Amino acid sequence: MTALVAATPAVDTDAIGHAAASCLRREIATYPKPGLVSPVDAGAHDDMDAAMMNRSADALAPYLAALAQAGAAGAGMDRLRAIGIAAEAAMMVATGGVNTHRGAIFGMGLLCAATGFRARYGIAAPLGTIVAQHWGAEILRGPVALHSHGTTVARRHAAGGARAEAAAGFPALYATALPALATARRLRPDNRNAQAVQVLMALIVGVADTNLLYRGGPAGLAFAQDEASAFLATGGIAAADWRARAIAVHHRFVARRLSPGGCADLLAMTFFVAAHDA
Ligand SMILES: CC(C)(COP(=O)(O)OP(=O)(O)OC[C@H]1O[C@@H](n2cnc3c(N)ncnc32)[C@H](O[C@H]2O[C@H](COP(=O)(O)OP(=O)(O)OP(=O)(O)O)[C@@H](O)[C@H]2O)[C@@H]1O)[C@@H](O)C(=O)NCCC(=O)NCCS
Ligand SMILES: Nc1ncnc2[nH]cnc12
Repeated sequence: MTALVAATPAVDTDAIGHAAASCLRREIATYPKPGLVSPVDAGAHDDMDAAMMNRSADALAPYLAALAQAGAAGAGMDRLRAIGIAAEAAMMVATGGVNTHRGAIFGMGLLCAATGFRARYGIAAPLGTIVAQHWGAEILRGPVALHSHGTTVARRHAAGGARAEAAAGFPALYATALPALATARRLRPDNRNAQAVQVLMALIVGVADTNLLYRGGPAGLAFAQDEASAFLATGGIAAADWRARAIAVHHRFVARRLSPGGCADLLAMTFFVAAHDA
């Protein structure tokens, strides 16, 4: 038994938490992002800005590390949920009561737990597969908030939201975002900001973001998806004027108060998975 434990690789869970928080910061720094908060402006939001979001990301690093630690200890969903709820409370303290990263705590938190689990048990599987196989059933069986925006939208529009995405092993990351990142890296190898914009547009096309549905209903979601689709169909970041066109899309989202917060979370998770699944 002693020999078994000694042979187990130590997992640097602080490094995992730090890397995940850096991915959140990198998402915040990306510009232009349709309707979303960036260092340039607050997009379609009147209660948050980039400084607040960065404070939130920094406050989450120790909780993301704790989730990696729990994953390395083989914890079940109840333990992960307790840490996630403590992380939500820390976010609220850091932001003065604004929901900046609830979806990211959930999705990135599960990816951190899977990273800890994979390192500890030496499993060669993508992080999304580990989340689905290890916690997927419990995620779907778990408690559902009675009055969250997500619950309201799920009732009205049959959208699965963050839970369904995680339980299925993050198809938005593996089938949409990572292929888009590979294309973007070919198109603009020296411009990581442009690559992120291309990935975000692909996510908006492919994801039923409950934030878009909550604020804009099915028409708002369709508008957002048409705009992102048109951006990609007319060259995406390969076009010489891609930045001006992405800024125009951003302003049209702001005019309609639309903000794809779920896709922003998934963009940060794309950075994390691209670095850790390689
Ligand atoms: C499981 C929960 C996360 C449940 O939350 P909820 O019932 O609210 O469910 P969803 O709507 O499905 O998702 C919550 C957030 O997830 C992001 N999201 C949206 N769509 C998707 C999607 N298709 N796939 C993945 N992720 C998605 C999104 O988060 C981002 O937006 C939030 C900010 O939006 P904002 O526009 O400001 O909206 P509000 O402040 O709400 O209101 P207004 O401003 O419009 O007035 C921000 O959080 C971003 O991150 C969705 O909002 C969960 O709450 C839960 O169970 N928590 C417990 C912890 C836990 O279990 N953790 C597990 C271990 S880590
Ligand atoms: N940059 C951003 N703006 C608004 N909501 C978000 N949720 C996650 N990242 C976000």
